[in-house]
Amino acid sequence: MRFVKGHGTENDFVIIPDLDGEVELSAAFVAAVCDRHTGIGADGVLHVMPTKLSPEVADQAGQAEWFMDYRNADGGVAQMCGNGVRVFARYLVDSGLADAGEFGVATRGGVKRVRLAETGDVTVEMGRPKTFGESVATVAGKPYEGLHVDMGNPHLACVIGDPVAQLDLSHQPAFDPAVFPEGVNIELLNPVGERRVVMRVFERGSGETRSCGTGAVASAVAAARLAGETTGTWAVEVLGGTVTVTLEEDTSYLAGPAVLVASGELNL
Ligand SMILES: N[C@@H](CCC[C@H](N)C(=O)O)C(=O)O
Repeated sequence: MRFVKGHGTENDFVIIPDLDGEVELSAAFVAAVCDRHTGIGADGVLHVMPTKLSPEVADQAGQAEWFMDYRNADGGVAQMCGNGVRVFARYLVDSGLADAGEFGVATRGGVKRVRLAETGDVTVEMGRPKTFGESVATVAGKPYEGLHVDMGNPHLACVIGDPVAQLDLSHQPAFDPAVFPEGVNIELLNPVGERRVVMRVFERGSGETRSCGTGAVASAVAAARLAGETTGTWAVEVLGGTVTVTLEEDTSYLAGPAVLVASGELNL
Protein backbone atom coordinates (compact mmCIF):
# COMPACT_ATOMS: atom_id res chain seq x y z
CA MET A 1 0.00 0.00 0.00
CA ARG A 2 1.40 3.40 -1.02
CA PHE A 3 1.72 6.18 1.54
CA VAL A 4 2.89 9.78 1.64
CA LYS A 5 4.06 11.55 4.79
CA GLY A 6 3.41 15.25 5.36
CA HIS A 7 2.93 17.86 8.04
CA GLY A 8 1.55 21.31 8.75
CA THR A 9 3.59 23.11 11.43
CA GLU A 10 4.72 19.65 12.59
CA ASN A 11 1.19 18.26 13.02
CA ASP A 12 2.11 15.17 11.01
CA PHE A 13 0.06 12.77 8.93
CA VAL A 14 0.34 9.61 6.91
CA ILE A 15 -1.64 10.05 3.70
CA ILE A 16 -3.15 6.88 2.23
CA PRO A 17 -4.35 7.36 -1.34
CA ASP A 18 -7.37 5.16 -2.11
CA LEU A 19 -8.46 6.51 -5.45
CA ASP A 20 -10.96 3.72 -6.13
CA GLY A 21 -12.39 3.73 -2.60
CA GLU A 22 -11.42 0.13 -1.93
CA VAL A 23 -9.41 0.31 1.31
CA GLU A 24 -11.11 -0.54 4.63
CA LEU A 25 -9.11 1.14 7.38
CA SER A 26 -9.49 -0.60 10.74
CA ALA A 27 -8.71 1.30 13.94
CA ALA A 28 -5.94 -1.20 14.72
CA PHE A 29 -4.30 -0.65 11.31
CA VAL A 30 -4.40 3.15 11.69
CA ALA A 31 -2.91 2.90 15.19
CA ALA A 32 -0.15 0.63 13.87
CA VAL A 33 0.70 3.06 11.04
CA CYS A 34 0.80 6.01 13.48
CA ASP A 35 2.98 4.22 16.04
CA ARG A 36 6.24 6.19 16.27
CA HIS A 37 8.33 3.14 17.15
CA THR A 38 6.91 0.33 15.03
CA GLY A 39 5.01 2.20 12.30
CA ILE A 40 5.60 5.29 10.16
CA GLY A 41 4.63 7.56 13.05
CA ALA A 42 2.04 10.32 12.84
CA ASP A 43 -0.63 12.29 14.70
CA GLY A 44 -3.23 10.95 12.29
CA VAL A 45 -4.08 9.39 8.93
CA LEU A 46 -5.54 11.22 5.93
CA HIS A 47 -7.37 8.62 3.86
CA VAL A 48 -7.93 10.03 0.35
CA MET A 49 -11.25 8.79 -1.02
CA PRO A 50 -13.48 9.85 -3.93
CA THR A 51 -16.36 11.76 -2.32
CA LYS A 52 -18.96 10.14 -4.55
CA LEU A 53 -17.90 6.67 -3.32
CA SER A 54 -18.02 7.67 0.38
CA PRO A 55 -21.62 7.25 1.63
CA GLU A 56 -21.17 9.43 4.74
CA VAL A 57 -20.28 12.51 2.63
CA ALA A 58 -21.71 11.62 -0.79
CA ASP A 59 -24.00 14.68 -0.56
CA GLN A 60 -20.83 16.86 -0.82
CA ALA A 61 -19.77 15.29 -4.15
CA GLY A 62 -21.01 18.25 -6.21
CA GLN A 63 -18.69 20.63 -4.33
CA ALA A 64 -15.64 18.50 -3.61
CA GLU A 65 -14.16 15.65 -5.63
CA TRP A 66 -12.08 14.22 -2.75
CA PHE A 67 -13.03 13.25 0.81
CA MET A 68 -10.53 13.59 3.67
CA ASP A 69 -11.43 10.56 5.77
CA TYR A 70 -9.53 11.67 8.90
CA ARG A 71 -8.43 9.25 11.65
CA ASN A 72 -6.66 10.07 14.91
CA ALA A 73 -3.49 8.22 15.93
CA ASP A 74 -5.51 5.89 18.17
CA GLY A 75 -7.59 4.86 15.15
CA GLY A 76 -10.67 6.87 16.12
CA VAL A 77 -12.61 8.92 13.61
CA ALA A 78 -12.78 12.74 13.89
CA GLN A 79 -15.03 15.21 12.14
CA MET A 80 -12.37 17.71 11.12
CA CYS A 81 -8.66 18.46 11.11
CA GLY A 82 -7.57 21.96 10.10
CA ASN A 83 -3.91 21.16 9.46
CA GLY A 84 -4.96 17.86 7.89
CA VAL A 85 -7.09 19.64 5.27
CA ARG A 86 -4.18 21.89 4.40
CA VAL A 87 -1.78 18.94 3.98
CA PHE A 88 -4.47 16.99 2.10
CA ALA A 89 -4.80 19.89 -0.36
CA ARG A 90 -1.03 20.01 -0.84
CA TYR A 91 -1.09 16.26 -1.60
CA LEU A 92 -3.96 16.59 -4.11
CA VAL A 93 -2.16 19.33 -6.04
CA ASP A 94 1.32 17.79 -5.95
CA SER A 95 -0.01 14.43 -7.12
CA GLY A 96 -2.06 15.96 -9.94
CA LEU A 97 -5.46 15.11 -8.44
CA ALA A 98 -6.44 18.79 -8.20
CA ASP A 99 -5.40 21.96 -9.98
CA ALA A 100 -3.51 24.54 -7.95
CA GLY A 101 -5.68 27.46 -6.91
CA GLU A 102 -8.91 27.09 -5.00
CA PHE A 103 -11.12 24.01 -4.53
CA GLY A 104 -13.30 22.20 -2.01
CA VAL A 105 -12.39 19.21 0.18
CA ALA A 106 -15.14 17.03 1.64
CA THR A 107 -14.89 16.35 5.39
CA ARG A 108 -17.25 15.00 8.05
CA GLY A 109 -17.50 18.64 9.14
CA GLY A 110 -18.74 19.74 5.69
CA VAL A 111 -16.98 21.04 2.57
CA LYS A 112 -13.87 23.13 3.30
CA ARG A 113 -12.59 25.52 0.64
CA VAL A 114 -8.79 25.60 0.33
CA ARG A 115 -6.48 28.03 -1.44
CA LEU A 116 -2.83 27.35 -2.29
CA ALA A 117 -0.43 30.27 -2.44
CA GLU A 118 2.79 30.38 -4.46
CA THR A 119 4.71 30.68 -1.19
CA GLY A 120 3.66 27.13 -0.32
CA ASP A 121 1.18 28.24 2.33
CA VAL A 122 -2.28 26.73 2.27
CA THR A 123 -5.33 28.58 3.58
CA VAL A 124 -8.54 26.80 4.52
CA GLU A 125 -11.89 28.40 5.21
CA MET A 126 -12.88 26.87 8.54
CA GLY A 127 -16.43 28.21 8.79
CA ARG A 128 -18.06 29.96 11.68
CA PRO A 129 -16.81 28.75 15.08
CA LYS A 130 -19.71 27.88 17.39
CA THR A 131 -19.19 28.93 20.98
CA PHE A 132 -20.93 27.49 24.00
CA GLY A 133 -20.39 27.98 27.72
CA GLU A 134 -17.36 27.59 29.91
CA SER A 135 -15.99 24.32 31.21
CA VAL A 136 -12.89 23.22 33.12
CA ALA A 137 -9.83 21.18 32.14
CA THR A 138 -7.54 19.90 34.88
CA VAL A 139 -3.88 19.61 33.93
CA ALA A 140 -1.53 17.91 36.40
CA GLY A 141 -4.01 18.58 39.21
CA LYS A 142 -4.55 22.27 38.35
CA PRO A 143 -7.97 23.42 37.03
CA TYR A 144 -8.18 25.84 34.09
CA GLU A 145 -11.41 27.41 32.91
CA GLY A 146 -11.94 27.43 29.17
CA LEU A 147 -14.38 28.23 26.39
CA HIS A 148 -16.25 25.40 24.66
CA VAL A 149 -15.80 25.97 20.91
CA ASP A 150 -17.13 23.69 18.20
CA MET A 151 -15.13 23.68 14.95
CA GLY A 152 -16.94 20.65 13.61
CA ASN A 153 -14.92 18.87 16.30
CA PRO A 154 -15.02 19.77 20.02
CA HIS A 155 -12.56 22.11 21.75
CA LEU A 156 -12.01 23.57 25.18
CA ALA A 157 -9.77 26.62 24.79
CA CYS A 158 -8.33 27.74 28.13
CA VAL A 159 -6.64 31.13 28.35
CA ILE A 160 -4.26 30.61 31.24
CA GLY A 161 -2.44 33.95 31.13
CA ASP A 162 0.86 32.29 32.11
CA PRO A 163 3.62 30.73 30.02
CA VAL A 164 2.50 27.37 28.68
CA ALA A 165 6.00 25.90 28.25
CA GLN A 166 6.13 24.46 31.76
CA LEU A 167 2.79 22.63 31.60
CA ASP A 168 2.88 18.85 31.94
CA LEU A 169 0.81 17.52 29.05
CA SER A 170 2.21 14.01 29.20
CA HIS A 171 -1.14 12.71 30.46
CA GLN A 172 -4.75 13.21 29.41
CA PRO A 173 -6.10 16.34 31.16
CA ALA A 174 -9.39 15.74 32.99
CA PHE A 175 -12.57 17.29 31.54
CA ASP A 176 -16.31 17.13 32.15
CA PRO A 177 -17.69 14.12 30.22
CA ALA A 178 -21.22 15.48 30.59
CA VAL A 179 -20.18 18.48 28.44
CA PHE A 180 -17.93 16.46 26.12
CA PRO A 181 -19.41 12.95 25.85
CA GLU A 182 -17.27 12.19 22.76
CA GLY A 183 -14.06 13.60 24.25
CA VAL A 184 -12.47 16.98 23.56
CA ASN A 185 -9.35 18.65 22.23
CA ILE A 186 -7.89 20.86 24.98
CA GLU A 187 -5.92 24.03 24.21
CA LEU A 188 -3.94 26.00 26.79
CA LEU A 189 -2.98 29.44 25.63
CA ASN A 190 -1.18 32.53 26.72
CA PRO A 191 -1.79 35.89 25.01
CA VAL A 192 1.67 37.42 24.49
CA GLY A 193 1.02 40.56 22.45
CA GLU A 194 -1.50 42.23 20.28
CA ARG A 195 -3.42 39.44 18.57
CA ARG A 196 -0.67 36.89 19.27
CA VAL A 197 -1.00 33.83 21.47
CA VAL A 198 1.22 30.90 22.41
CA MET A 199 -0.71 27.62 22.45
CA ARG A 200 -0.17 24.03 23.46
CA VAL A 201 -2.72 21.35 22.78
CA PHE A 202 -3.70 17.90 23.98
CA GLU A 203 -5.66 16.33 21.14
CA ARG A 204 -8.42 13.81 21.52
CA GLY A 205 -7.16 10.52 20.16
CA SER A 206 -3.56 11.67 19.62
CA GLY A 207 -2.19 13.18 22.85
CA GLU A 208 -0.05 16.30 22.84
CA THR A 209 0.69 17.37 19.25
CA ARG A 210 2.97 20.11 17.96
CA SER A 211 0.11 21.97 16.26
CA CYS A 212 -3.65 21.76 15.78
CA GLY A 213 -5.46 23.86 13.20
CA THR A 214 -8.98 23.60 14.58
CA GLY A 215 -7.43 24.22 18.03
CA ALA A 216 -5.65 27.34 16.75
CA VAL A 217 -8.96 28.79 15.55
CA ALA A 218 -10.66 27.88 18.85
CA SER A 219 -7.77 29.57 20.68
CA ALA A 220 -8.07 32.73 18.60
CA VAL A 221 -11.80 32.81 19.38
CA ALA A 222 -11.13 32.50 23.13
CA ALA A 223 -8.37 35.14 23.05
CA ALA A 224 -10.50 37.49 20.97
CA ARG A 225 -13.39 37.12 23.39
CA LEU A 226 -11.08 38.04 26.28
CA ALA A 227 -9.95 41.13 24.35
CA GLY A 228 -13.58 42.09 23.63
CA GLU A 229 -13.14 41.45 19.90
CA THR A 230 -14.95 39.22 17.41
CA THR A 231 -12.90 39.80 14.26
CA GLY A 232 -9.25 40.22 13.32
CA THR A 233 -6.14 38.28 12.42
CA TRP A 234 -4.32 36.32 15.12
CA ALA A 235 -0.89 34.73 15.11
CA VAL A 236 -0.98 31.44 16.98
CA GLU A 237 2.46 30.17 17.99
CA VAL A 238 2.58 26.42 18.44
CA LEU A 239 5.47 24.06 19.18
CA GLY A 240 5.86 23.41 15.44
CA GLY A 241 5.75 27.00 14.14
CA THR A 242 3.12 29.68 13.67
CA VAL A 243 -0.27 29.60 11.97
CA THR A 244 -2.46 32.58 11.15
CA VAL A 245 -6.13 32.70 12.05
CA THR A 246 -8.49 35.29 10.62
CA LEU A 247 -11.84 35.70 12.31
CA GLU A 248 -14.65 37.32 10.34
CA GLU A 249 -18.25 37.83 11.45
CA ASP A 250 -19.54 34.79 9.56
CA THR A 251 -16.50 32.62 8.98
CA SER A 252 -12.84 31.99 9.84
CA TYR A 253 -9.63 31.13 7.99
CA LEU A 254 -6.54 29.14 8.93
CA ALA A 255 -3.27 29.68 7.03
CA GLY A 256 0.21 28.22 7.25
CA PRO A 257 2.72 25.90 5.64
CA ALA A 258 1.84 22.39 4.46
CA VAL A 259 4.61 20.13 3.20
CA LEU A 260 5.08 16.58 1.96
CA VAL A 261 8.30 14.96 3.13
CA ALA A 262 8.36 11.32 2.06
CA SER A 263 6.55 8.57 0.21
CA GLY A 264 6.87 4.82 0.09
CA GLU A 265 5.29 1.43 0.48
CA LEU A 266 3.64 0.23 3.71
CA ASN A 267 4.51 -3.33 4.71
CA LEU A 268 2.42 -3.44 7.87
N1 LIG B 1 -4.87 18.18 14.45
C1 LIG B 1 -6.14 18.47 13.93
C2 LIG B 1 -7.33 17.96 14.72
C3 LIG B 1 -7.46 16.44 14.60
C4 LIG B 1 -8.74 15.86 15.18
C5 LIG B 1 -8.82 15.93 16.67
N2 LIG B 1 -7.78 15.19 17.34
C6 LIG B 1 -10.20 15.42 17.12
O1 LIG B 1 -10.32 14.26 17.57
O2 LIG B 1 -11.16 16.17 17.03
C7 LIG B 1 -6.27 19.90 13.46
O3 LIG B 1 -5.29 20.40 12.91
O4 LIG B 1 -7.34 20.49 13.54
